[in-house]
Amino acid sequence: MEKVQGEMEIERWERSEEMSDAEKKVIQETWSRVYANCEDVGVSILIRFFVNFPSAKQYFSQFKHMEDPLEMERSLQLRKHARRVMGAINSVVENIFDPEKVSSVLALVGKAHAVKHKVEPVYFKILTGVLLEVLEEEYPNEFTPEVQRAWAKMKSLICTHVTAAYKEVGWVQYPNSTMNPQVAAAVAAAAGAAAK
Ligand code: HEM
Repeated sequence: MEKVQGEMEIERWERSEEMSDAEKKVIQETWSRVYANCEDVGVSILIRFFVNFPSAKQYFSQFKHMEDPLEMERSLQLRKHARRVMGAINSVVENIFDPEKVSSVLALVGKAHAVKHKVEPVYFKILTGVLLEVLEEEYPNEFTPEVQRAWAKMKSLICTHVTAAYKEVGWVQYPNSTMNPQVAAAVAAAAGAAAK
């Protein structure tokens, strides 16, 4: 049977490349610089995410109708999620040499977003893409091509584990025809960004 777009997306995420020990060290070193500025960086990432992919706001009761980035910046719900995203990534980075711990942190995140928040998993791919984009811009000296390659693997690792958790709880990937049009548009935009 022909595969639908969503299934192909998931398969691509699953082919995450192994990270070498040297790359894991690179991730820990660069992240320590970023995490020193955790609040500001986290808020910048989320604002860029919600401005460029407004349909992602649908899951957040308190700012789903906000359009002004300055107003978003003041939203307590946005700031709280920024802290949580950065905190969860920090746990992954701290435990990067312990694959079981990495799996359990990301499985918890994935399951909560599937079951409790009902977030379409494609948004994880989009958000981690925005994360890399912002880090490369904010830390141009640190994010050399070699560092960027290590972070691309980190993005893939996050998406692979989150997707696996979605599968485990029986998340159904809708074919495009029945997909919420906002989500279908986000999928198309993400596919365009990935092809660049
Ligand atoms: C790497 C990506 C992400 C990480 C690490 C992350 C982490 C978290 C954590 C730790 C929580 C709190 C725990 C919980 O409620 O179970 C949370 C809550 C939440 N997340 Fe995420 N998240 C990520 C991506 C996303 C995305 C892409 C969306 C939607 C587009 C989203 C929507 C939400 C919502 C709606 C909540 C509840 C907010 C609230 O109660 O105020 N998250 N996230």
